[in-house]
Amino acid sequence: MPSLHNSTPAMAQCYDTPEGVDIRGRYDPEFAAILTRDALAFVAGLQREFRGAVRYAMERRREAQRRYDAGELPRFDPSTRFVREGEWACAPVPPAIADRTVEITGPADPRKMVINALNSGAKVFMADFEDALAPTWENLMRGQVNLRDAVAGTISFRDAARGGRVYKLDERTAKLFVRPRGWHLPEAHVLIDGEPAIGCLVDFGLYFFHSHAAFRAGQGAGFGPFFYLPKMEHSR
Ligand SMILES: CC(=O)SCCNC(=O)CCNC(=O)[C@H](O)C(C)(C)COP(=O)(O)OP(=O)(O)OC[C@H]1O[C@@H](n2cnc3c(N)ncnc32)[C@H](O)[C@@H]1OP(=O)(O)O
Ligand SMILES: O=CC(=O)O
Repeated sequence: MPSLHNSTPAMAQCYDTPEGVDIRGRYDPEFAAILTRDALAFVAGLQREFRGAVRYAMERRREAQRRYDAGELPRFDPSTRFVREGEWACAPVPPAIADRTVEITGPADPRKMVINALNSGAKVFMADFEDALAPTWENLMRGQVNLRDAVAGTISFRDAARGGRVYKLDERTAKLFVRPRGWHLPEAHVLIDGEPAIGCLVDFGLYFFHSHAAFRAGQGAGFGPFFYLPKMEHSR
């Protein structure tokens, strides 16, 4: 069902949303190219699949906090002893990101900064939707636009404040990692089945939806997209 926006009816524009999804953020044609019906259906599918597990994990965090407040000390979870004491090894690091000796981080917006970070000479640029970015609607959506264009290799920026200097990607760029928000942060501008969406599923879902095909086409399997998942806090 379409979501209506803007204060004056003459200017009303709407996002084309799938059943059960409502967008409360400002309408912008650039944002609409990110918030497509299919992309929103993907995000809604993630939320419906995982919301029970996320709610449970958040309740466990509150419960643990109550115990720490009452004097209990943090300790390893006895149910994961077999992992700590078992014989196992991580899967090998994909060759594309084997060298992460120098990384630069910064918010997914402003656009010029994203281009500068990718051109910086660092091996990795971690574009942040987490604590380097204030999660306003404008910042989040512009960040998604920037990353879609960065992955496509078409991102550019003309800086009027610097006499029209044009920023675009160099031949060699840092590998892009994306950090979605932590599990605890809701996205109040996107309602799914009447509830605020889970912020990290919005950040991950929109970026993954718009970039995975470009990664596959441009670089092949095993070359991305790559993620930094923050604030997991627990094995569950
Ligand atoms: C997990 C984390 O991400 S933790 C934090 C990550 N880092 C940040 O959040 C810092 C982001 N940067 C900023 O907030 C600002 O750039 C400041 C406050 C550091 C400096 O602000 P100003 O003095 O106004 O300088 P300005 O923002 O123009 O930056 C100067 C140049 O450095 C570049 N730059 C600054 N920070 C970064 C960055 N993190 N990545 C890439 N380029 C950067 C700018 O794009 C700009 O480039 P230009 O000279 O080609 O125009
Ligand atoms: O949030 C900060 C970081 O270094 O990670």
